[in-house]
Amino acid sequence: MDNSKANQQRRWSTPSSMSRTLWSSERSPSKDLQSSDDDHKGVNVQVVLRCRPLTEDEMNAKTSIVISCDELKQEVKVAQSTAYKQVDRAFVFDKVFSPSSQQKELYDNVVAPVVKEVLEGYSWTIFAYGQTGTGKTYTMEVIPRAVEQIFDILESKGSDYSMKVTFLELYNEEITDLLCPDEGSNSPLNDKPKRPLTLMEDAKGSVFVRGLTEMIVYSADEIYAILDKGSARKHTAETLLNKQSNRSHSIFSITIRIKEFDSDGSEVIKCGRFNLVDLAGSENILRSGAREVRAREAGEINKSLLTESKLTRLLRDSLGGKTKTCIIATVSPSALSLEETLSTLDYAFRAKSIKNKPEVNRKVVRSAVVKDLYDQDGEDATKKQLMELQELYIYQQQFTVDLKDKLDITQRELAKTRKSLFNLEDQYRKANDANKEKEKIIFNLLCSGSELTERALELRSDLEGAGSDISSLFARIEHKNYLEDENRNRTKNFHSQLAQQLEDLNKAVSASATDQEQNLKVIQDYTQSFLASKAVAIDELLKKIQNLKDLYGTGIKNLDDSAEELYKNSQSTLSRLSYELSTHSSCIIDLIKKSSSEADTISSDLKVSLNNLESRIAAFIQLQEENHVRTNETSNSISESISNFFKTLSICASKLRLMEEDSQTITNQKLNDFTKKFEIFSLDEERLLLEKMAELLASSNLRKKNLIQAAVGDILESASKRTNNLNQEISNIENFSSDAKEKWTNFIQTRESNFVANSSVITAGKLNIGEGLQSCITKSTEAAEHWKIAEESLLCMLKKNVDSFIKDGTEENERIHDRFSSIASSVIEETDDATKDIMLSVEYPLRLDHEASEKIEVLRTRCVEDMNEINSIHSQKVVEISKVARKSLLQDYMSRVLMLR
Ligand SMILES: Nc1ncnc2c1ncn2[C@@H]1O[C@H](COP(=O)(O)OP(=O)(O)OP(=O)(O)O)[C@@H](O)[C@H]1O
Repeated sequence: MDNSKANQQRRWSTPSSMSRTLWSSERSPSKDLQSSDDDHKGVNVQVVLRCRPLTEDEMNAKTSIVISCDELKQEVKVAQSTAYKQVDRAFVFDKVFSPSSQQKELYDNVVAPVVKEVLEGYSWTIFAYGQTGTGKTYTMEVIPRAVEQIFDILESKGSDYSMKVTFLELYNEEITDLLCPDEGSNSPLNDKPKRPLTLMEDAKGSVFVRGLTEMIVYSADEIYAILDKGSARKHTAETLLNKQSNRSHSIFSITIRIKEFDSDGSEVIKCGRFNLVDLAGSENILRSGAREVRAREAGEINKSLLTESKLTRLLRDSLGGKTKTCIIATVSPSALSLEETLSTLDYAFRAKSIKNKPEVNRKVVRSAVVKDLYDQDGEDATKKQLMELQELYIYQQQFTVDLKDKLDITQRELAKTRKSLFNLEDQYRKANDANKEKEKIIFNLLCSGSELTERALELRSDLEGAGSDISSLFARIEHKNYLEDENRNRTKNFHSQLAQQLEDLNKAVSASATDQEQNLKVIQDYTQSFLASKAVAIDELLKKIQNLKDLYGTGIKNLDDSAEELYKNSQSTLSRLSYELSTHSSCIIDLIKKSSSEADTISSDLKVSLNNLESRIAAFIQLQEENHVRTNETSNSISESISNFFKTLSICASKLRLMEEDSQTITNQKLNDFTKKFEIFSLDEERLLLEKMAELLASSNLRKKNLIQAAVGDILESASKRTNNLNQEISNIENFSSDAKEKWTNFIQTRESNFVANSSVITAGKLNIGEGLQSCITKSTEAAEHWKIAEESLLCMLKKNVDSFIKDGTEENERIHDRFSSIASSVIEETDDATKDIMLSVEYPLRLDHEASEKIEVLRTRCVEDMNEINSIHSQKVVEISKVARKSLLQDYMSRVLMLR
């Protein structure tokens, strides 16, 4: 496959022929159809099962394999045995492809035969069915090979053909033309598909997609480009199982019209169709309601395969219609997908029983009836126009139905709107009523207000009437009092005098009181404000002092606490430290003691081991010497044997040489004898034979002689060569023997000298080791003594250091503590002094205030007393004046009574 094909990584995979003509007008006229017996009886849908290998994820999840494929028996077995589930089922299909199967196998066994039949005029649909991620797309990726094969066959036959393709998508029950041209664009393929298309049925019940774009294509590359672009326009969405998964179905159709000539010269037009259906994952189909896939009756399967109504209608011709169908069911071998796998297998197994009645779309065009394809095309065009009109009519009908639907919806919505309007009006009415109620209440309130006003007015007029009554009463009283006016006038003066006096007195008293009061008030105000501000200031001052005191107290307390804590800490640290030091020093002492005893032990051990070692070395040297002597003896005996061997060898070689010389002499002798005998024999023969044959015999004899001489020469030559070689070998052996002998003698001499040298070295080494051991022992004894001295001095020093450290630490700590304490106490003292000063400075104004208050109080008391005195004088005077007045009035009254009498 070339690159362009290899790059067909798309999901369009499931091909399906969808052109309008497929579903309606492209049926071959029955009279021209040629169909086999099988076709009449119906052929079953071919069902192929493909099991993919485990994916990386499944392998990582260590999932178990529950599917086994037997390609020979065409059988798939599902087996699982767990605590919860026991599954053991087998399914037989038309073909089974195991996980190891290759794309080529699938293509050769399944797709290639389909392509051939398509080119014979059959309609074929291939679709892959299976759960998401089971390999539908992967399997359908063999389709580009099919496209290539179609073109290859057509080109190789030199066929006269035309080809067109359609590509649609079904998503959420909406059909979209994936090849529709964009408005305003010349290119049929662009980024945005047109509005959804309608699925329609013609008068014969054939289904077609109205207005689906048919594109004429001339090469495989064009088809790949269309597939690529169409695929790019499809809806894709993620699913939980596979992010690349596609929930839409798509149908790609290739229609091939081939013109051929029959044997009788008539033209035949074959029209094959190849529909590639790319279904969404079966779980999506199930989700959309396809549980019916598990329909009980096989006959129902074609109806219930894919309950999405439009998909069912689109595939009607492929599932029980005139199109041959191959379903490739794809499954995963993993136990994780067991349920879906069983569902797919069940469906696929049942789908086997669906029967199609395929028809070959092969039209025989007799030359008498129609001369050429163009005439046919013309007829087709008329038919097409008629169909278009029919379609238009149907479209109008559909449109009307759609409009009716819309109208219904609109009416329903209108009714809803009316209802809500009615509700709104109701609410409005209620709100109005409530408002009116409120208005009524307000009106009532207003009414009662005006009533109240009226009542008030009435009362007022009543009061006014009462006032006039009172005035008239006053007039009468005035009239009655008229007589007394005179007396009154007389007393009036007296009264006025008295009043004047009283008034003066009052004025004087009130002036004095006012003054007093004013003074008092001023003093009081001043005092109060002074006291208040003083109190505030004092309060503030006290607060500040308190704060200061608190602050100082807290600070000092903190300081004290810190000092205490520090002291405690340092004390505890010091005690811990001294404890640790004493522990450490005792540990160290123990350690040193231990080490010292260990060193002693080691040194004594060392001494013992050195002694042992010495004795062992001596034994070893003894053994070595013995071995050496033994080896020497053995070597001597070996060398003797070897020299004997070489001597024997040399004797043998000389014997061999003698033998060889003897043999050569004998051979030469024998050969000479033989030559002589033969010559004598030949001469005798020659003589014996007739002279007639003399020449012939002479030449023959000569030839024989020559031959024999040559043979003898050869034998002699080879014998001498062999002898030379043998001599050479013998001399080699002799050389080698003498060489070896020499080397061996050298070796023996070297070894002996080495042995002597080694023995002296060993003896010297032994002496050295002995000395070394002795010095070692001496040194270790010295070291032990040194160690003891060092240990004692170290311990002494350590103890001294620790003691002085502890002493220093304790003194330092106490010093710090004393310093802290003295600082803290001085701070406390200073703070107390400062507080006392502040308190004194506060108390002084307080005392002053207190004194001032006391004085003010005295003043106030005095004022009050003055006031009381003035008041009593005033009252006294009033009483006196009253007495005088009463007395004069009495006198006056008496005099008037007397006068009246
Ligand atoms: N027969 C196979 N041999 C090797 N790998 C395979 C086979 N079948 C499928 N795969 C791999 O398994 C993965 C899923 O396959 P694929 O995308 O074709 O599944 P799918 O059924 O088309 O999924 P979806 O419905 O979600 O599109 C891919 O990585 C594919 O390469």
